[in-house]
Amino acid sequence: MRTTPRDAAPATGHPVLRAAGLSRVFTGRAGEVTALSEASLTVAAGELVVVRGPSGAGKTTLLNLLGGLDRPTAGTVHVGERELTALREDKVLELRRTELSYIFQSFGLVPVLSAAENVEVPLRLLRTDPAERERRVAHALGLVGLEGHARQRPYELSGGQQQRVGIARALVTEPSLLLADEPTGQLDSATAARIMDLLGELIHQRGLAAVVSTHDPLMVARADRVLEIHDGHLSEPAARGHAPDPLQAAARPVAPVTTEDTAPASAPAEEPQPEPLTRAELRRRRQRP
Ligand SMILES: Nc1ncnc2c1ncn2[C@@H]1O[C@H](COP(=O)(O)OP(=O)(O)OP(=O)(O)O)[C@@H](O)[C@H]1O
Repeated sequence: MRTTPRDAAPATGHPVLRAAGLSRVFTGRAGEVTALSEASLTVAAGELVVVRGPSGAGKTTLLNLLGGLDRPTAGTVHVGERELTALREDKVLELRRTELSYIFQSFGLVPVLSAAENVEVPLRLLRTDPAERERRVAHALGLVGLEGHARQRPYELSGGQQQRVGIARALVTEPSLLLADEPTGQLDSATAARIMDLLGELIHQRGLAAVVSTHDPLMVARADRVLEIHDGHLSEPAARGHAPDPLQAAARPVAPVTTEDTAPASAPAEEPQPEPLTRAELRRRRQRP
């Protein structure tokens, strides 16, 4: 029997996303499919939560519910103080435009629009005035290193550059919550690593609450918290007996412990114990050739 998923308290920041008892049952020709079963999670400002699990486990279903793209069969989602699951469709749309952004595996760019025009779309929907739009689009393209590519169409950009446009578009409205469904799923591993570094850095720098689904162990290493999903059941890997990921463990604040607790019996007592790495140091180390 599975235990009820633990809703771990976020390490820092105020809660931006709160989901409680989320379930989604689809009814199709083959009968009922429980895609998600009583999932609960809280994500704080500045916290990157990764959800990993095999194909068909329920990752997209969960993200769609958190982002208001689908309605749960049971349970609630709060974004800030507002209960997303209690809002009318037009209010959900308004919340999606202002408070939360989505990054898609397939980039989701409009092929006939330039990079800048793609990034501008959410601002047009918000009726932001043209001068402000121009300023914010330029800033967002700068954040992802695409200043020189503003006029290019998606087909003139590499996969990694297209996903950078997707990230710029997601950030241009300055949301508090970012949801990304396998954002590196269509990229080669080197490009995926660069995109994950960029995404992780921007999420932390800008204090966003983020939920990212992925199969990719490198994205997992950049997470503040990892949740696993299997057959629609969301849980914390630690409760399932997984060994901690060393990079991930190093990236998190570590409670002070005595040398006696940690030093192997054979280690000389005076041997210096390594300091826990800060995120900035981790980034620097990863960037070294
Ligand atoms: N609209 C739908 N109608 C019926 N069943 C659905 C529907 N959407 C999803 N499912 C089922 O719900 C389960 C979870 O699907 P979901 O797409 O959330 O998985 P996933 O973890 O995102 O998979 P992948 O990694 O392959 O994208 C699967 O069994 C899927 O077949």
